[in-house]
Amino acid sequence: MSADRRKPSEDNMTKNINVVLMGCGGVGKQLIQHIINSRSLHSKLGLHLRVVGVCDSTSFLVLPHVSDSKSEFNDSLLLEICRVKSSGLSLSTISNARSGECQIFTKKESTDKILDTAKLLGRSTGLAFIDCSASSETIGILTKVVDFGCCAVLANKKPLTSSLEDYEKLFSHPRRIRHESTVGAGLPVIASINRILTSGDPIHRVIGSLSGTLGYVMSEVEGGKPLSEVVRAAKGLGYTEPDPRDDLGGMDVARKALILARLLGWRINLDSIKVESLYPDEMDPDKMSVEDFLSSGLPSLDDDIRKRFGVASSNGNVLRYVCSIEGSSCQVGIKELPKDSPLGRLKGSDNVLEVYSRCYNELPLVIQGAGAGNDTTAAGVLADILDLQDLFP
Ligand SMILES: NC(=O)C1=CN([C@@H]2O[C@H](COP(=O)(O)OP(=O)(O)OC[C@H]3O[C@@H](n4cnc5c(N)ncnc54)[C@H](OP(=O)(O)O)[C@@H]3O)[C@@H](O)[C@H]2O)C=CC1
Ligand SMILES: N[C@@H](CC=O)C(=O)O
Repeated sequence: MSADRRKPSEDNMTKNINVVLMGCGGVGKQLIQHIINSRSLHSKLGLHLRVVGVCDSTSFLVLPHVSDSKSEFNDSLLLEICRVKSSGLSLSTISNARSGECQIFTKKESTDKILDTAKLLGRSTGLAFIDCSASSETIGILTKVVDFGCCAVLANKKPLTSSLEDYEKLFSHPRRIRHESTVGAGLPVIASINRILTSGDPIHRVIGSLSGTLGYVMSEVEGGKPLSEVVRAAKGLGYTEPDPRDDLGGMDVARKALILARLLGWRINLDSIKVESLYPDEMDPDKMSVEDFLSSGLPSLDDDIRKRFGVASSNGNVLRYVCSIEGSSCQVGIKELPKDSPLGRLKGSDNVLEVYSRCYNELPLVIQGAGAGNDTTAAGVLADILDLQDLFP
């Protein structure tokens, strides 16, 4: 039996869920690990996750014959992909050594090849596109592949927070799209809100702390550590966006707020959200590289932030970065809160969300737990993929 022939396909009772993984960084690599580690569990459930393609920012690696249901990226190739990406190399470095097992396409050729794959499998065997990139470039692909009958699972918030037109295209087949990890990482935020809404219980207020990075930063700075040191640690722990200014500038939380607001039926765009930034305009990405921001920009903010925390503490309070959606207002920013409030008690990268509706009126539904990190985020993505199983033949 050749290396790319797997035993489960010989069992007619096993259902294949075909996937193309877009983005193979912290979350994408962890997803691959989770897929491999869950093989025997999935097999007991009569399921097999069959990876047919993987892409990074420069290349698309795909099976030579995607329609041959007996071929797939076997676990040894998947582990090699993880090794190559952990070394900071492009996926293209894999193709020479394993040319029989996969074909490589450059960035220029990728989009056409991805769409060909989607057309080939979307309506026949089914295919799910898993967006673990942090890029806006995937929007064009995702809006097309859903029309070819494909499913989409997103950890990437950008496709859900661009224009309303793109949003509506993505949700033109709502059963085919899952995005639990876009808000609260692996926490069941989207599923819980959907359940409340579809039962006819209107939600009138959502408030919470939805950034693992800012939660971690706030509680560590509160403990006396400098902001610059804490942000570097958060990046090392896999909490931040590739550019931590997405977190510190509030845009990452604003995207989560927009995803929730749109879920509640608000037809708004990102520019309708009031956003407070923790860094000044002169440190914007178009004026400073990530490296310079981390090495010289951030340390210059240490004193101001420490003083701001000192003032809150002298009032017996703490600072938290809060997202609130209520009435006609959607905003994200720093709030001074009592130490002993649900948000004030939050520690580390935990997120908390309070949802107020008719049924959860005086006392909200509260969802709390780890809100960032590759492990929990990738676990949320994997659960979303399994949730699509009924859409596969
Ligand atoms: N980490 C966390 O706690 C959470 C993360 N998320 C989201 O998960 C996503 C991934 O985060 P993370 O893994 O940390 O990010 P990384 O920067 O580690 O990885 C991003 C990956 O996407 C690839 N990529 C970039 N552009 C494209 C493109 N156009 N097409 C396909 N792939 C592309 C990159 O390629 P290359 O390797 O070539 O650069 C890289 O492999 C983000 O959108 C983030 O917001 C969501 C919830 C929690
Ligand atoms: N950078 C984000 C990751 C999850 O969305 C965060 O810190 O919450």
